[in-house]
Formats: sequence, C-alpha cells, structure tokens
Amino acid sequence: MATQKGKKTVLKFDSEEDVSKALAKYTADLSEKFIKQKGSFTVVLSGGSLIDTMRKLVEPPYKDSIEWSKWWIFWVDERVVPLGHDDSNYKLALDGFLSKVPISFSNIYAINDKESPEGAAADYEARLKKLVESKVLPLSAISGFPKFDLMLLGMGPDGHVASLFPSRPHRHEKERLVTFITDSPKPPPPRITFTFPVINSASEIAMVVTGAEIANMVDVALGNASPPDGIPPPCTEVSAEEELTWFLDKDAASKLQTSG
Ligand SMILES: O=C(O)[C@H](O)[C@@H](O)[C@H](O)[C@H](O)COP(=O)(O)O
Repeated sequence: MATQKGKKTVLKFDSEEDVSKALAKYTADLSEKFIKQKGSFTVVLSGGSLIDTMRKLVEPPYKDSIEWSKWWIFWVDERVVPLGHDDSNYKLALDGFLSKVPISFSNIYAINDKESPEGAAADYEARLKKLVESKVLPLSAISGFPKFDLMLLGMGPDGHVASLFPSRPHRHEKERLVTFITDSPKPPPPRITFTFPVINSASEIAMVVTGAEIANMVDVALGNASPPDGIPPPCTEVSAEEELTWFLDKDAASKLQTSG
C-alpha cells in the first residue's frame, strides 16, 4: 500500500483580488486535468469568505471554458439549518457560485435539512458511500477513505478548518466520514463536517486565507510559530495526497518570514 503524502506550496499575493484571480486559474486548471484523467471533477466547498473569493471562476474566460457538466459539488461542512436560511453554506454557494454556472442539479450534494445534526451527518455519509459503490468517488490507496479531487478550505482565527474546532473532541474522529457537532463555537452551533481522514485523502487541497486577523494563526499553521496554548490546532493537521496549496494575501502572510 502506498504511504507517500503530497507536497505543500505557499503562494502569497499582494491583494485579495489577486488571490481570487489565482484561485480561479488554479481551479480551472485542475478541472481540466481531472476531467481529462477521469471524466469528472469532484469539488468540496467550505462556507465563509471562500465563495466570494471564488468569484472570478464564474466570469470569462472560465465561465465559458470549464466543463461544468462534469463537476460534482460537496460541502466539507454545513450548518444544520434549512437550505434557504441565510446561515446555510449551500445557500451561500448557490447565490454566489452555483446559480451562475450550468452544474447539473443532481451532482450537487446538499445536506438533508430535515434531519437532526446526527441524522444529517449519517445521511451525508451514506450518500458518499453510495458514490463510492457507483465509482464516482474512488478510495484512497493510502487511507482507504473516499478521495475527492479538490477541497477548497478556509481557516478560522482559532485554527479551525471545516467545522473541526480546536476545543471539540470530534476533531480527532478517525472512523467516520462525516461527523456532527451541536455546540460549535462559531455560530450557528449545529453543524456537520467531514472528518480529517476524508479531508486528508483529497488529491488537492487549497487553503484560502485572507485578512490580517488570521496572520498569527497562518504562522502557526505553517509551522513557524507555536500555538498559544501549546496544542496544535486543526489547521496544522491538513495535508493532501498530491498537493496542499496555501493562497494567502499580503495581510494574512504578514507574520511569515520572507522565506516562509
Ligand atoms: O461553515 C463554515 O463556517 C466554514 O466552512 C468554516 O470552516 C470557514 O471556512 C472558516 O470559518 C473560515 O471562514 P472565513 O473564510 O469566513 O474566515
């Protein structure tokens, strides 16, 4: 069984606008590569500022050049609220991205918003397992967990990624694909989230991080500084099977050494 993990690249840009441009090109290039390789492109979204930073992807030239019909969309985490609620990551992505491009509705994996957090996590996991059976999602030869082509992640100032928070034990979940939380420190409290075994089985991961308030945690995440409480936060655990690429604007990168 293969055991090799992928590489890490840190890209720094002068502005958030430049991050947005580079992220669009990166995503479009990966879309082309994976569709050529395997006929589909599985993309996992986050909530937060990511969707706004993806705005250049739905503009020319990418809007017209990407083979949107081959895309499959998932969420690395979702707030357990009705899909039409302003807190919903699905609604955020629908309004800012998905409604602007011709991705097949049946390829968009929103959560079941009629379920409890526990039920929604179990339901999402069961649907992922069906996609493994139908060969839409391969299994990682390294971990044995489903392997997505691209995960687009944000990070909180406390070092959380997805809805895996520093002070919550579910960040250590090693068996489940999807777990849940009812007391998220970032509102709203009820959420479901992919677990680290699934996140770290992705071929490619983009960590998209902008703004000065996150600069100290970027320094910790990249191993240049110790965490304030001595406990490595979730962002330090992220790795991809092929490549983890950090997209930072000048403000987010402001605490890094020039060599970082
Ligand atoms: O549902 C969520 O809250 C997100 O998926 C979450 O994990 C987000 O990515 C980070 O909190 C960063 O958020 P910002 O990009 O807004 O800072």
